[in-house]
Amino acid sequence: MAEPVLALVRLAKSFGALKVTDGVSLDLRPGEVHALIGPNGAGKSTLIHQIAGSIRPDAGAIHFLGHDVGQLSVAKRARLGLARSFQVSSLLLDFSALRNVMLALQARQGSSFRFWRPVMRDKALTDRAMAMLERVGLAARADIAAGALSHGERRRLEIAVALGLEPKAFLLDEPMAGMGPEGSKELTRFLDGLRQEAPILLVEHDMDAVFALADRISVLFYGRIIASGSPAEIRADAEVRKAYLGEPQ
Ligand SMILES: Nc1ncnc2c1ncn2[C@@H]1O[C@H](COP(=O)(O)OP(=O)(O)OP(=O)(O)O)[C@@H](O)[C@H]1O
Repeated sequence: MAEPVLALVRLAKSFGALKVTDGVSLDLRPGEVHALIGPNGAGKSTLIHQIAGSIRPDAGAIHFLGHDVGQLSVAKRARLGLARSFQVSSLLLDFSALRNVMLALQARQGSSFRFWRPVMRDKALTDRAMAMLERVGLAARADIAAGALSHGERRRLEIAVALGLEPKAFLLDEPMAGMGPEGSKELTRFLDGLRQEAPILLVEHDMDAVFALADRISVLFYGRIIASGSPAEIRADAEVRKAYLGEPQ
């Protein structure tokens, strides 16, 4: 089996007396969508924050592409290719879709950027940014302000921005939130293709999307993984049905 891209090892985090992450171990393998589901307050977002680096775990390890990233800043993890997405606020809503992607690329190029030949520089940057918009199906919307895009288009623009970091893994926290049924279906199709760019750790409440996309599902309940397996295994798991899917036994 291929080496995991991302691996959590016995991660633990408490807020006061509340154990929000209680010895969580899970991994993400190349090419897969691994969904993390669980009822409200189970600790899914807190886990994503720990992987991205915005919350420090109390114990345990986070391995990403062979690095122990547990002590690294959010920015350093992002530079290694850990792309957290769907913080819509990270888009500049007054700027065009194209400009948003160009700014992200520019930020990544940082000081290695050459200031001479500005026209060439802009052309190269524009071409790369357009290529990313094409990859997410937004090339025709390049000149539209991010704030004027539909919900689903904005999510795809977020992905285009993330592609500028040449991600090696995506952390997607509730991408379907606020979408109507049609938008969810369209985004599901899009995410299905996105796994070819990099594997996806998907936190999502929309079970249609989860069962359509996931190769594996892990179920978090009061900070603990109570089950992990294929969609069919999770559907058939008695503990999961009782604890989470709300079905009486
Ligand atoms: N900074 C914090 N300080 C104290 N308690 C917190 C903090 N952040 C989260 N919690 C608590 O930790 C628990 C897990 O929250 P978390 O947001 O990770 O759950 P979740 O599974 O993502 O929920 P949802 O599905 O509703 O988004 C909740 O009881 C929440 O109230």
